[in-house]
Amino acid sequence: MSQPPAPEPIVIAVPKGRILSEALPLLAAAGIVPEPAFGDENSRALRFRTGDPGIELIRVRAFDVATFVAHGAAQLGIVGSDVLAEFDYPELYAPVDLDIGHCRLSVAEPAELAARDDPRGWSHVRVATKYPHVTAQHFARRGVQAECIKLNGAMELAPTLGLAARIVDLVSSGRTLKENGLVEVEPIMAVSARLVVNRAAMKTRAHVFPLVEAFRTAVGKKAA
Ligand SMILES: Nc1ncnc2c1ncn2[C@@H]1O[C@H](COP(=O)(O)OP(=O)(O)OP(=O)(O)O)[C@@H](O)[C@H]1O
Ligand SMILES: O=P(O)(O)OC[C@H]1O[C@H](OP(=O)(O)OP(=O)(O)O)[C@H](O)[C@@H]1O
Repeated sequence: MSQPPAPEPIVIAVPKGRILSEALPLLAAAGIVPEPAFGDENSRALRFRTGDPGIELIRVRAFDVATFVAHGAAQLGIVGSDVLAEFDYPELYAPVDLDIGHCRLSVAEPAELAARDDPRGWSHVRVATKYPHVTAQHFARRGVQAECIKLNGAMELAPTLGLAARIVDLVSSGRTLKENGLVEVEPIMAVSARLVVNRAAMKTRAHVFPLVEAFRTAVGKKAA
C-alpha cells in the first residue's frame, strides 16, 4: 500500500534586518533549528529548511511578514507590533509578545521648532512617515488633522529638506534623531515583536498550536 503524502510543512515568516538576530535564540529555544544559511545575512536564499521536516522558514521584509501570514502563505510569523498596528489585518492573531525588538513609535521634530512649539496647540500637521495609518489614527483621536507623506526610510531627512516639519518614526536609543537634529515630542505607542498566527491555520493545522506553545515557553524561559 502506498504511503499517504506528507502534509505541507508549516511556514514561519521571519523578518530580515534587526529582528532576525534577536529571533534566532528564540527559535532555538522553541526547538526550531534552521539550516545554517538562514542566519547568514549574505545568503540570497529566501526559504529554508529546519531540523524538523514539518517546519520551514522564510526570510522576508518586516512589513511583508504580516501580509504573508494574513493571506495564509505562511502560517506563523514574527513581526513588530508597529507593523501589526499599521495593517490591522483581521486574519492575524497575535498570541505571544516575544519580548524582543523593543522600541517606540513617536512624533519628532527639529530641536529648534520644539523649543517654541506646544503639541497641545496643533490643529493641522504635515508628517513624513512609514506609518500613515497609525499616524492618522493617533492624530484623529487627538482632534488634529494630519497630512501624511509616506516614506519607506530616512524619514529624518524630511524636516530639513522641507518635505514635512514633523516625522513619525521608531525610536530606540534616540541616536538617529539626535544625529539628525531632531527631538521626540510625543510618544504614540510602545513596540515589541509578536508571534502572529493565521487564524484559519490555527484552527485547521494541528501542528500550529503546539508551536505557539513552544514560543510561549521559550519567552518564559528567557524571562526566568
Ligand atoms: N531601533 C529599533 N530598535 C528596536 N526595534 C526596532 C528598531 N527599529 C525597528 N525595530 C523593529 O524591527 C522591525 C524591523 O525594522 P527594520 O528597521 O529592521 O526594518 P526596515 O529596515 O524598516 O525594513 P525594510 O528594510 O524591510 O524596509 C520594525 O518593524 C520594528 O518592530
Ligand atoms: O533610536 P535609534 O536607536 O537610533 O533607532 C531608531 C532607528 O532605528 C530604525 O531604523 P534602522 O536602524 O532599522 O534603519 P532603517 O529603518 O533605515 O532600515 C528606525 O527607523 C530609526 O531610524
